[in-house]
Amino acid sequence: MSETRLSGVAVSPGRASGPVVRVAEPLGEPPSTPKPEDPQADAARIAPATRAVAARLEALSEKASGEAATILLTTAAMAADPALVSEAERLVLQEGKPAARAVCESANVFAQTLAAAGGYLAERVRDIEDVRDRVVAELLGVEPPGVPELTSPSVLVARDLAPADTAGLDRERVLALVTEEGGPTSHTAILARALGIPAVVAVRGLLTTDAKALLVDGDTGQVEVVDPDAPVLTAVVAGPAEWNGVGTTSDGHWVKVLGNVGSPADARAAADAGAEGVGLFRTEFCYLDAPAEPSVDEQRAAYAAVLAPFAGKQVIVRTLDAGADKPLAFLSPEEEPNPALGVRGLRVAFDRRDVLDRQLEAIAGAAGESGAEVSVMAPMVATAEEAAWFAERVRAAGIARAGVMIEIPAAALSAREILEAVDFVSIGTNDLAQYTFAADRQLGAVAKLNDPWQPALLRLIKLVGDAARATGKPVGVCGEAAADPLLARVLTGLGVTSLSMNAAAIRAVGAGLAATTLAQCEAAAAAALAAPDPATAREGARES
Ligand SMILES: C=C(OP(=O)(O)O)C(=O)O
Ligand SMILES: [Mg+2]
Repeated sequence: MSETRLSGVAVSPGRASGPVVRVAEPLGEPPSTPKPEDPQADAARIAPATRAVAARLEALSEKASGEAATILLTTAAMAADPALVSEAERLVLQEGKPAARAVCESANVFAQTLAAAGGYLAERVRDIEDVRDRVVAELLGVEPPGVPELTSPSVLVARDLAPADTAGLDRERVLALVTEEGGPTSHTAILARALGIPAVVAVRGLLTTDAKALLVDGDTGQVEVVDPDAPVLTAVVAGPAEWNGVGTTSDGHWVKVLGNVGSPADARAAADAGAEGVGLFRTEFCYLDAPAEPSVDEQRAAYAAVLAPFAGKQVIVRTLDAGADKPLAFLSPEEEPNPALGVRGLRVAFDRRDVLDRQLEAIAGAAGESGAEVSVMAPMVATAEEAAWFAERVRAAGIARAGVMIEIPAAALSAREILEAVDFVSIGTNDLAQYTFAADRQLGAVAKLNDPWQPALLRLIKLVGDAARATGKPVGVCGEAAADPLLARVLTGLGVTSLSMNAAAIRAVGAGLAATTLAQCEAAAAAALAAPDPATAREGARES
């Protein structure tokens, strides 16, 4: 360990420390050459490897409890499945494949059969893939990839995590999360915030350390090596700010303070924090792990469970934003060289209108069931023509209000025409920053460009605020920018009429608005717009 202090970008607040558990890198496909010199001996390694994996999973299940224990036991049984072993042995003996490759191919055939069976069986595909990776790792003598089963509270260290991995983290056992890659608006960061796990991303040099224990500060971005024998420190969440639950400046200018949600737990947390409604329901978060398209009834039930705490209140449901870092198995596009610039969000629906229509039917059903006042919006809209196409499909589904997200610079530049085609817009500052600065939101090396205080980003937001004023239609912000109380004032000054954020930020933003006047918000906006860089923009807004 060369450094005892590292720093990165703080993305989820709280300070915690404890022993490090590393998330191993993906293995990649084992090569099919060279042929084993002694196929009998190579084939004979397979059964013991599967037994070793099964035994380890069983041991873990004894330490776990409830659903986690059952899942581990089921996975252990899959690892020991004789059919998996005998097919892999056959591939070694008859086709001359190396053992690791043979196990990989044998498991893939099982996974395909399960996927084709659909329903409950298709949901086991992930488990087979997990078993495959564990047995392949055992044969190669390396750590299995992915988040290991944690038996005690730990600090997770990774290059990066997929959103599906982060969503599955056990908040009781993950003290903090630190990654070498990732940016402040990556979906991993967003999910860590929703789970209340302190997190720091873009920590250069993290993976080359050999620290046994780390202290992670999710407020400052500092990561420090500590004594492995020191007692574990569990994050202490700051006490909530005082806010009366009504989004308004001190002189009575209304700005709705709303929650960003992706699950029933998020929705309850947002409602408990006093959210006046939901400004962004990320429906794709319900299906990050789904092997097949959920039926209309399944979707209706899932959405109704999220809408339940908001009966009588405004909820904006976003249609599936699949693609880029949130691939959905049932909507995977062809391999793309630049997925963030590819068939993502609404673009998927142009080819799969049936999937969009089924989702809209489910949303309309869930709205009726829950009593929430539901609007629907589309992600990744580039032109007014696309916005009009979407609005027509929403209205055909019997949903009264249709909107779109402004997260592509072209859409911000066409805000006026887009607003004429829909009832409202919501600015996704995470993607708007990524596309304005040509800076991947998942990449640590360009994290600074994705700072929502960048004046160029604020200037684009102003265009949208001006268009909203001119057309008299609402404009929200539902990217992470809305969660910063000082930036919330700037956004209000730029003409934004609602702010939507993770539950933990709601009270502080509401309280911040209540402590300022609209004129002060406008002065803060003017100072930030005129600034040459993010630091000066912050400073200017603070002093206004
Ligand atoms: C809110 C946004 O959408 P997501 O983070 O889900 O891409 C955004 O891009 O700002
Ligand atoms: Mg987005």
